[in-house]
Amino acid sequence: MEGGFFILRMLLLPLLGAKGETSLQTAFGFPVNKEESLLKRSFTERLYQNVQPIWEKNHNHPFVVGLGNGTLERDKFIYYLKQDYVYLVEYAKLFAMGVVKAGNLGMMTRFAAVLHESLHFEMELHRQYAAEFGVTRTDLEATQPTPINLAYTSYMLQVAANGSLAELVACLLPCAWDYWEIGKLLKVNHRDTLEANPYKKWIETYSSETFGSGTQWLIDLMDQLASGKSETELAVLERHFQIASKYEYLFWDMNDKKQDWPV
Ligand SMILES: Cc1ncc(C[n+]2csc(CCO)c2C)c(N)n1
Repeated sequence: MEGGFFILRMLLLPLLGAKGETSLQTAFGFPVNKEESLLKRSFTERLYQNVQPIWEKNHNHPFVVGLGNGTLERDKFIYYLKQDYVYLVEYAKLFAMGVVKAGNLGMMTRFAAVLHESLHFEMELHRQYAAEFGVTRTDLEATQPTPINLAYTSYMLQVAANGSLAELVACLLPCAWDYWEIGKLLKVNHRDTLEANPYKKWIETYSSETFGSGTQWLIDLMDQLASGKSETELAVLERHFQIASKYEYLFWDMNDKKQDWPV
């Protein structure tokens, strides 16, 4: 059922847009020019469509493929767990900066909620896997970030410190959104072998409702913050979105190769 819907959504995507909604519903719901409403894409639909070459590369990366079919070597996963743990510590600060930069109390409350989710739900997954794979919490927390890890988080934190709230959201969105895409893709494509997959919990977490609703909120927030901006300003936001998406690729690749500082 879910798989059928997924395939249908993929086929209709060019017409309906990234979230598989709105254009037709808008034409349906409001007496507007149908052609105009079909042509009008939300900003996140534009981001989604233009980023596909990068995300496809992410989805086909051997590390991601190995998570899906369960063949990823244990030592590579442990390397990833440790790097990702310290990545998440830095990433959580972006949500905290969202709390500070939020335009109203509702937005502030949601940023605090996703911050809480990240610290207690997502990082808990890493702590559980670490315990299962014999990595202590001290080891996790003492991990030194690799050059790519440091570059990725430094980029986002620099934008968060110096840019607008819209820029901050454009930077942090690919991370949540592409993981959600990956979680759902792996779950659908490996439905039959999931039970025996050692990375099942990882797949279940990132395809979960909890995770999806937080990500959907960020997507909607991006549209809200982009509304009324000039093309020049939108291009800046899209550049952050694309750079963060490319860092996602580098992050998979770094863990797959267990890349680190030369000395
Ligand atoms: C390199 C890297 N990129 C993305 C994520 C996924 N992620 C990080 S924060 C967040 C949202 C709230 O928890 C999500 C989905 C990750 N773990 N590691």
